[in-house]
Formats: sequence, structure tokens, C-alpha cells
Amino acid sequence: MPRFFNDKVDSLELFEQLDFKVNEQYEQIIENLSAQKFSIVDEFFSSEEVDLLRATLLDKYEEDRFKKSAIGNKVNESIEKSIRGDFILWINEAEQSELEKLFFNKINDLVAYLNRTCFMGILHKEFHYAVYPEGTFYKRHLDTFQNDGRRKLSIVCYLNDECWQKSNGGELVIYKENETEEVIYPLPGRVVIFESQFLEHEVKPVKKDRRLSITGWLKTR
Ligand SMILES: O=C(O)CCC(=O)C(=O)O
Ligand SMILES: [Fe+2]
Repeated sequence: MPRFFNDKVDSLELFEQLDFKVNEQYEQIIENLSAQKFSIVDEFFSSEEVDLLRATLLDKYEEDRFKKSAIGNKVNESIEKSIRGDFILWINEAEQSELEKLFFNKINDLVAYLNRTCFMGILHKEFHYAVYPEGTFYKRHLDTFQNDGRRKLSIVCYLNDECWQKSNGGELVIYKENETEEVIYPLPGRVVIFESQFLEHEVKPVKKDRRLSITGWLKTR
């Protein structure tokens, strides 16, 4: 992407140019997204952060604040157990706890980088906690299958603990453009980012324990 300099560049813009620091992790995400429309990032969240986020999720879950997930979006929902069986709680941005702020600071930093370097035009986001109890799954789908074409990137952050085994199931399977499958285990600290409009995916049945995550979407106007 060529950068044009002219004498209209004011000192603030110039300062921003100089201030810009290349972030290797974000560059890797951008490279993956442009090559294959998804990126798997391990240790996006530290194990301390994952422990704290998991504890927060479980507190809210024990308080019975989660509800049966639905098909569609926030506005247009219908419950369909044969398609998905997880329980979710939307995170209200206006009432964030300190920890949720820390979570969103990390997400916002990535968004700012994407907007700045790739002109992605991300203006909104929505995130929810998710619990998949044993036996639940989410059948193959596209995240924009209903009326939300503004969803550009899907982000899933896994909050399982260190004891999570592959044999617990609950893999995320992404159907790549050549129809081969990418099988992704929901390991703690791992974040998966993919293009919501293009990649179908599914969550395989959880065979043991419960599968914990935060899922969200970065949206254009
Ligand atoms: O939890 C995952 O790995 C994916 C969840 C998902 O596909 C969704 O909530 O739309
Ligand atoms: Fe999805």
C-alpha cells in the first residue's frame, strides 16, 4: 500500500506516522487472514487472564444469568436445539467490569491496528460468553446466515483450563475454501479469528466436561 506525503500533512498526522509500531503478532494475523481467511493465535491471552476470565464467566453462569442460545441474532432469535446447544450471556459494554475492560482493551488494540493498516472499517463489536455443556454442539453454519451482513470478523477466545483434553471433544472445525477441514482444539488462551461472511464452521459435540469461551463479532457500519 503506497503512502503519499504532501505538504498538507499536519504535525499530528506526522507524529502518528512516526508513532506507529509494527506488531508482529497482528501482522501474522493479517497475513493468515489474507491467505486463508482465518488465523489461530495461541497465547493471545495469558494463563492468568484466562483464569480470571473463566472465573468471571463461571460466576455469572452459577448466578443463572446465561440463557439458551438461539439461531439468528440479538434481535431475531429462535431456539433450535438440534442446531446449537450452548448457553450464552451477551457482554454489556456499558457495564464492563475491570476485567472485561482488560479484555476489550486487547480486542480494541487489535481492531485499531486492523483499521489502520488494512482499512477494515470496523466500527462496532458484540461479544458473548458461551458455555457448551457435555453433549452440546453447534452444527455447521455461517455466522452471517441471518440478517447481519455487517459481521466481518468472528473471534472466539477459549477459556477452558489447562486440564482440557483433546478427548473432551468440542473441536471447532473450519471448512476451508477447498472444502478441507481445519480442526481446532479449544485450548486455553487460544483465539481464532475468521472471516464471518466466508467460512462455514461447526463445534463438534462436547464429550466430557463443559466448554467455555467468549465469542464475538467485529462489524462494519
Ligand atoms: O466456539 C466456537 O469455537 C465457535 C462458536 C460459533 O461458531 C458461534 O458462536 O457462532
Ligand atoms: Fe459461528
